[in-house]
Amino acid sequence: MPRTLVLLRHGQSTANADDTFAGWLDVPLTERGRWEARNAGKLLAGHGLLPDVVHTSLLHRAIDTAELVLSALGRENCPVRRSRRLNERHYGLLQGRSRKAVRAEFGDEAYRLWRRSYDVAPPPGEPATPGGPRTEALSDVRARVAPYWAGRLAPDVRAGRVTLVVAHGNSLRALCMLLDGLGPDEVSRLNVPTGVPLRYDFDDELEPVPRGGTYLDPDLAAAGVAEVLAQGGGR
Ligand SMILES: O=C(O)[C@H](O)COP(=O)(O)O
Repeated sequence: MPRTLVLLRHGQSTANADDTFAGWLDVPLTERGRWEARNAGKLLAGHGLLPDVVHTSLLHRAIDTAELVLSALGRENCPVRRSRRLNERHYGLLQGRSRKAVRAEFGDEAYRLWRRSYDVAPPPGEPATPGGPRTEALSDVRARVAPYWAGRLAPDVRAGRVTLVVAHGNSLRALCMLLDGLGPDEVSRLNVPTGVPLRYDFDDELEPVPRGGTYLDPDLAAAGVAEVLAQGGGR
C-alpha cells in the first residue's frame, strides 16, 4: 500500500514579497502566491497525486493555498483539517518588521540566531491569540507539531490516504526534523520554498524513502530556496 505525504508551504504572501517577518500575522497571498498555489495543484495532478485529506494551519495564507490547490484539482470536497499546531512559528517582536531593519538594528549574529537557530527565540511580542505564544524558537514549534504528526498525520499516511499538509516555512522545517531525524545543525541549513510540493513516501516502518523527500519541480524548488536565502540581504 502506498504511503504518501505531500508537504506544501503556502504561496508567496505579502510579507514574503515585502521581506518582513510574518509569523502569526495573518497576511494574505500575493497574486504570485495565488498563481503558485494553482501551479502546485497542476504539479500534483501531473504526478497523479490526488489528496484524500488536507491539513492546514489556521492562517489564511495556508488555508487559501489549500483551497486553490483543491480547486485546481477539482477536489473541492476533499476533507480539510485545520490546526494551530501547523501555524508558522511566532516571531515575537520581529513580526511585521523588515528582515533588513532587524539585521541593521540588532546585528548579524542576533538576526541569524533568531531566524535559524534551534532553541533561541526572538524577543517576545504580544500574543496573537489569547493563551497563544508571545514568541517561539524552532524547538517550541517542533514540540507542538510532534503530537500532530503522531496523532493526525501518521495515521492518515498509514491508512494509505494521500495526505497533503499546507503550512509554513518553519512548521514544515519542524515536521521535516521529525520525518528525517534532522538534528539542530542540519535543520539550521534547511529552507523551504513557497508553493512547490515536496513528496514523501514511506516504508513499512514509516521511514521516508528517500530521506528528505522529492520536490515535484526541483528547479522551481531550488529557485524558491535561493529566494529564502536572499531574504534579509542574504546569509
Ligand atoms: O514567518 C515568516 O516571515 C516566514 O514565513 C518565515 O520566515 P523565515 O524564513 O525568515 O523564518
